[in-house]
Amino acid sequence: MILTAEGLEALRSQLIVSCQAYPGEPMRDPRTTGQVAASAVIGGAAAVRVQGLADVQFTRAAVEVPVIGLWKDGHDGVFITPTLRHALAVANAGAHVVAIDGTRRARPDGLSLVETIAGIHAESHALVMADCGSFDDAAAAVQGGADLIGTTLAGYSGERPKTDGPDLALLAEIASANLGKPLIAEGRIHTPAHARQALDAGAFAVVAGTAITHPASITGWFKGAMHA
Ligand SMILES: CC(=O)N[C@H](C=O)[C@@H](O)[C@H](O)[C@H](O)COP(=O)(O)O
Repeated sequence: MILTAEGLEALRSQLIVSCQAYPGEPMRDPRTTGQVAASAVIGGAAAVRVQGLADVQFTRAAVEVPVIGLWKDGHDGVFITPTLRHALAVANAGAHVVAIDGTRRARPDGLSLVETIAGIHAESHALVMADCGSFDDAAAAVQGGADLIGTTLAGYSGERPKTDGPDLALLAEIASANLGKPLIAEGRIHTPAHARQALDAGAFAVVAGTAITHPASITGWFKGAMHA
C-alpha cells in the first residue's frame, strides 16, 4: 500500500500512537515494538510512529495502518532522521511516511531541508513529515515541500519553551496561518484531555507516545504523584 497525500484524509481528527523504546531499555526489541503497535491499533490508533529500521520492518508486518518511520541518530542537535541517507533507509524499510528533522538548523550531510525532501520524493514513494520546533520551521517546511507538519520538536530545538503538556499556542499559531498541509500535534500529549485540546487548537491529527507506550515513564508519573 502506498499512502498518498489524498490518503492522509483518513487520519483527520485521529489518534496516531508513537511506539518507541530507548537504547538499553528492556522493551528495545523490534518484535516488541510491532506488538505494542498492533495493540495500539486494536485500541483505535489510525496510524503508528516507530523509530529504527528493524522496528519499521516488524511494524509494517504487524499492522495494516500507515506507519510513520524515523531513525534517531544521537541525542543532540539534528538527530531525527538527520540526513537523506537516513531518510531513504527508513523509506526502504517500508515506512509510508518518513519523519525527518524539519527545523531550519544545518543538517549533518550539508543538504538543505528542501533538497532532503526533494530527494525523498524522487527516490521513494514515501510522504515526508517535517518534525518542527517553531512556526518559522513549519512555514519553511511547507514551502520546502513537506507533506505533513509536526510540532514534534517544540520545546526541544531551542526556539520554544518546553511546555507542560502540548504547545497549544504554537499549534494555534500554525493552524490559523492555514499553511495548507496537515498539522500533526506531537510532543507531551500526556492525557486524553491534552489530545482533545490539541484538536481544538487546530491540529489535523494527534500523536501520543510516552503516555501510551512507555511504561517506565508512566510508572514514574504514578510514583511521583504518590510521594510528592
Ligand atoms: C523530541 C523527540 O525526540 N521526540 C521523539 C520523536 O519521535 C519521541 O521521543 C517522542 O516520544 C514522540 O515525539 C512522541 O512524543 P511524546 O512521547 O511526548 O508523546
